[in-house]
Amino acid sequence: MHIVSREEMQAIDHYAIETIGLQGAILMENAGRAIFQKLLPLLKKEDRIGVIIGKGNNGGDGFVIARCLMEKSFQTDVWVVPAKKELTGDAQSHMGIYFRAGGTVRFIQDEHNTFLKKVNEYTVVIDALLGTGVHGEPRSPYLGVIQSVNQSQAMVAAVDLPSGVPANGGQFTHEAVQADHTYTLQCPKLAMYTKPAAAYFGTSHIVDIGIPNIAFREQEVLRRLWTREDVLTSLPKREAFSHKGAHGKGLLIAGSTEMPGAAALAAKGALRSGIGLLTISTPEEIWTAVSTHAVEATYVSRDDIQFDHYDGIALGPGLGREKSTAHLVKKALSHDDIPLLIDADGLFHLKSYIKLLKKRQAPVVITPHPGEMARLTGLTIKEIENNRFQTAKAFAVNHGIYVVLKGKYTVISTPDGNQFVNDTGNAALAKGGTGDVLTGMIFAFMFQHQSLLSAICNAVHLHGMVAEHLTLHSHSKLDVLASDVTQAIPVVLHNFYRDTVC
Ligand SMILES: NC(=O)C1=CN([C@@H]2O[C@H](COP(=O)(O)OP(=O)(O)OC[C@H]3O[C@@H](n4cnc5c(N)ncnc54)[C@H](OP(=O)(O)O)[C@@H]3O)[C@@H](O)[C@H]2O)[C@H](O)CC1
Ligand SMILES: [K+]
Repeated sequence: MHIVSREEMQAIDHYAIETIGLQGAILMENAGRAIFQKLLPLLKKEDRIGVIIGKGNNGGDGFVIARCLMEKSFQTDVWVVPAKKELTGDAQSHMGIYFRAGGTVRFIQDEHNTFLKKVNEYTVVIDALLGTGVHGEPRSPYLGVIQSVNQSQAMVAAVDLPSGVPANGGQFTHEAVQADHTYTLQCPKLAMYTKPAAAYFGTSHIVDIGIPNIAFREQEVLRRLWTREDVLTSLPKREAFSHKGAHGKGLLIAGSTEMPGAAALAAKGALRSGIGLLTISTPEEIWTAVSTHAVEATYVSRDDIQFDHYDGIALGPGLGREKSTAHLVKKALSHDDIPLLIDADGLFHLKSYIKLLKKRQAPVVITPHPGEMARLTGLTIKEIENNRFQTAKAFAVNHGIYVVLKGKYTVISTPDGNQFVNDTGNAALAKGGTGDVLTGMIFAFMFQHQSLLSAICNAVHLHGMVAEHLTLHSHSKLDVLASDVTQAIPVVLHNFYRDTVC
């Protein structure tokens, strides 16, 4: 499923209407009807419903929903913000259809006090004020209407976007509709996966309004959600006659005397995700501690590493930021025909050797959180968070690497500019050590998947699913430990393989 910017959505609409000939009024009819069908199970006959309509096409969708509600005899008031003559185009057409079908409306500017009283009495409010066409802070009278919707006790169902939320996300501080449900038309907009916009959506529902796929292909939208179906169709199949050497001989350079756990967690993540052979390089003082948790691995001292012996290298978790560990990053980068995964303190050192990235033949994957990304790019964390998609993509393309920008919605960017968003996981993962587990999972998958991209995306997806599994069955979001995540990988993998079509 594609994820689009406001401009891409407008271009896709335009293509559907002008090139394919699927008229705007038809798309609007499809949108309103599809939203109504999805909303219906949430409605009760005794509900008092207010549909609130703005002057653009978002309002036009509202007229279609109002007609569907009227046909099913729901108690509905339709409140219109602009004067009648301000409505144009498809919205005007659907207002006409609504009137001729027997519908009536009230204008907020004529009955402002009644609106304020009524909005507090509604049990359901349909927010069809502003959609993708909004720019900047909602102006009067929209701002006041939004404030009264937010103060009401009603369940708020937003059409396409909660009104006032910019479709492209980014920083904003103005008031916007706080929806309980948002019915997003055709495909998610960037706002759904960025802060602070994402918090306004409530439960998101994607509503198919019938725009043909070719419209997306023609616009070359390079951003999409990585779904459960993607995982099920790309999980690796283990050949009956395979042997341990066929599933990756990996070197994990991680851990320090201060952070032995990071090496153990990354190792456990890799071992539980199917790596064939794992060698861990940690300071010798902590071999015993780490090997208690990763008995299946072998160990090599930092001075004796033979980089060429391995199919891939992961480095960084708990490595430490001393000069003595920096040369390991340089060495790993210099062995340019070995795939490399860099995380945590490895990313700290990477900044000094960034030019080596372009010289490599084998792929590099980095897994920064926004703080690490900020350091690598020289931007602030705020700038990264306000432009997650753009900054991650630019870095991936400029350096020819895969960037896994972690967060509530982790964004995976490829060297050729494609982006994939992960929507699994929850706040149980906001804890030290869970990133180390993810590094281990990606590392193991790198050796076993058909493509590096599906390896990365599947690991991120399953890591999130493990957190969801834990909080659904046996844990709260507070008490999940990174080691719980390693222990629950098997049950989640088991469930996925049960459903797999590979
Ligand atoms: N995705 C699809 O394929 C379809 C989407 N549909 C719906 O159409 C809207 C987008 O419609 P559009 O008319 O482009 O935009 P809006 O309805 O969101 O609003 C535009 C009007 O809002 C005014 N505006 C803009 N910013 C503000 C503001 N800050 N305060 C107040 N008013 C604002 C703007 O007026 P300007 O004079 O400022 O330009 C417009 O009048 C999409 O979201 C879907 O709901 C189709 O129905 C079906 C196809
Ligand atoms: K809206």
